[in-house]
Amino acid sequence: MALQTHPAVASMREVHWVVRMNYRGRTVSWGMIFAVCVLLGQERAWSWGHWVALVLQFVAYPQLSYLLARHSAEPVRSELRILTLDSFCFGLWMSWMGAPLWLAYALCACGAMTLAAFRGMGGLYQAVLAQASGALCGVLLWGFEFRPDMGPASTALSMASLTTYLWIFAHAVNVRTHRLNRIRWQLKDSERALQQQLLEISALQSQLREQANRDALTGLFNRRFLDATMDRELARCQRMAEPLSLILIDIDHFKNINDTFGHAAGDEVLRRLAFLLSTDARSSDVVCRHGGEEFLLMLPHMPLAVAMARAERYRSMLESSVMLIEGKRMRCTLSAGVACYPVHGKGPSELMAAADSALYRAKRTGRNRIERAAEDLSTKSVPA
Ligand SMILES: Nc1nc2c(ncn2[C@@H]2O[C@H](COP(=O)(O)OP(=O)(O)OP(=O)(O)O)[C@@H](O)[C@H]2O)c(=O)[nH]1
Repeated sequence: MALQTHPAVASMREVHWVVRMNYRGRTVSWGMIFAVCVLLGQERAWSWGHWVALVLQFVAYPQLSYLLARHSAEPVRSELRILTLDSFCFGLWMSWMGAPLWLAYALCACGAMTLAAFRGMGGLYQAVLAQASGALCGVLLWGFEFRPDMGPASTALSMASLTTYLWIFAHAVNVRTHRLNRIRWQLKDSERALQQQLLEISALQSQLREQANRDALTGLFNRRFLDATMDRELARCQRMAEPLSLILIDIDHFKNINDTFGHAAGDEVLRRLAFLLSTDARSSDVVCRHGGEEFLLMLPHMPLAVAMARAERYRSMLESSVMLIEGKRMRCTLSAGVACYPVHGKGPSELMAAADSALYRAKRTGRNRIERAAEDLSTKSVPA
């Protein structure tokens, strides 16, 4: 069964903790000081006017000040002002009673300590000043009187009320410290969780970036990545007066492979060729799946002759290898067109078109061949 909080306790919890703590301190320890004053009043035979003032100060005032602070727009500021007023009233009472030793000590200590706790040394000076002002007003109103003697019962009760007030204060500070520590640990835990999530997000982002540039079937770069890098690589080779070769590869009669062995077997052929093309690639080479059964290698700083030799190596390796896919032996061949900057064009589209027409020629002239692009006579600045 869930524990129900009493409405009075729940509404008290909504009050600012400074107001709540001082209310408790005032109600309990001021109640005890009230009892001390009653003893003292009996010892000193006070008039009824003094008894009324006593009830107003130590019974009514704590309740009124609590209501005032609680309903104020700025409860803490209002509470601190009330604390200053407390000290002033203590000064008045001390002056009027002739500063009975233990009672005066208890009042001064409580007033000064509370303000110092919230405002530091400034609060201490403020409390002392308020108490001195109260005492001075008392002297001006009723004249100077000094009667430090107190009976044993009122002395003991003064000590008890001071001790009780200190205990209430210490308890509130302790509860506060525990709560703050708990919040600090919760914040640390949240921060750790947040850091972890940020790490996961950045890992996911880089994974997404990588996936966006990769072909899902073969793991090679995709056309999107090639388009994004070709301009940059060509510009670099232009600056360095270096060649850049393109090898456009197409598997021969791939449709037959699909039709004979099935689409899954066709996929496996694409994966194996992708593996073959990337095994001896340099770090600067971009090996990509250009679409369907077409692959493109962009080879910066590679002259045409070397690119031709490399394409020929791939062709002969594929021709001579027998693939065992799903228990079936399979052979296939490739055709390729090779173009090179600057011999066959200056821009990406010219080079691509040159490689494509070379590939077309290789297909047309029997397949399982490597063809170099037709030379572009307008571009003859860097020898390939
Ligand atoms: N298994 C598989 N097949 C694909 C994929 N992408 C394209 N294809 C197939 O590749 C075949 C390409 O056929 P074509 O363009 O006629 O060319 P080809 O049969 O290789 O003939 P040539 O290129 O003229 O030698 C088509 O049947 C497509 O369905 C793929 O990701 N996986």
